[in-house]
Amino acid sequence: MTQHESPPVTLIKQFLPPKLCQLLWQESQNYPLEKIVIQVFGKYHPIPRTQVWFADSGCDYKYSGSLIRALPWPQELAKIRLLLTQKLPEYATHINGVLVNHYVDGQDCMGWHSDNEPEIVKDSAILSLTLGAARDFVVRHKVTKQKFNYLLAEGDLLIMHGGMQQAWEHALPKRARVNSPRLNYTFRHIKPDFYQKFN
Ligand SMILES: O=C(O)CCC(=O)C(=O)O
Ligand SMILES: [Fe+2]
Repeated sequence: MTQHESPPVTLIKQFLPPKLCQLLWQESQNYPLEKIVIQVFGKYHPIPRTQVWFADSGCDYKYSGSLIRALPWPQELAKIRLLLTQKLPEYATHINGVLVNHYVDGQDCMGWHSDNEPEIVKDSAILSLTLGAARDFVVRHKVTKQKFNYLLAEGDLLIMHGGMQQAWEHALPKRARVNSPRLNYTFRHIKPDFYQKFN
């Protein structure tokens, strides 16, 4: 058991310049954000945040059992995707969808999970971009349970490298002192038409 293995992530502080953060934030005011209700052991739970999925056509996504159809990329967001492919071609060339999570304040959160849905291309990187309030992002090894904390602030880009989701989980814990909203974008490479085959 390796005790001192660190997670396969790269944090680029202030990757997105303030002007672009501002434009993207403005555009986000028009996102059709939804509070999805998930069913666990027969009980219904609204997720403690809202979200929306933008992607190329045919790139639908399944979240806790509900199929989420791809909405077209908004203009500013499409530019950010292009910027990612130019600055980080090794990781961003195949991005075809982005999950946006909106956390109203420190009471909104995301529990422990791995981004290991079957429609995600195996060993692809996931790029995570933050706007608004700074929040702790915690990564935990599945076996050793060792934890690592990353403070994600406005404009920061976190690269979760291929293979990370197999060995590690991550979460966005509640933070009582945070009283302003945060947006997080996880840019993903998913298999086109993955769900078309079943319906
Ligand atoms: O909000 C974050 O920083 C994490 C989001 C996340 O883990 C996800 O969308 O799968
Ligand atoms: Fe995640």
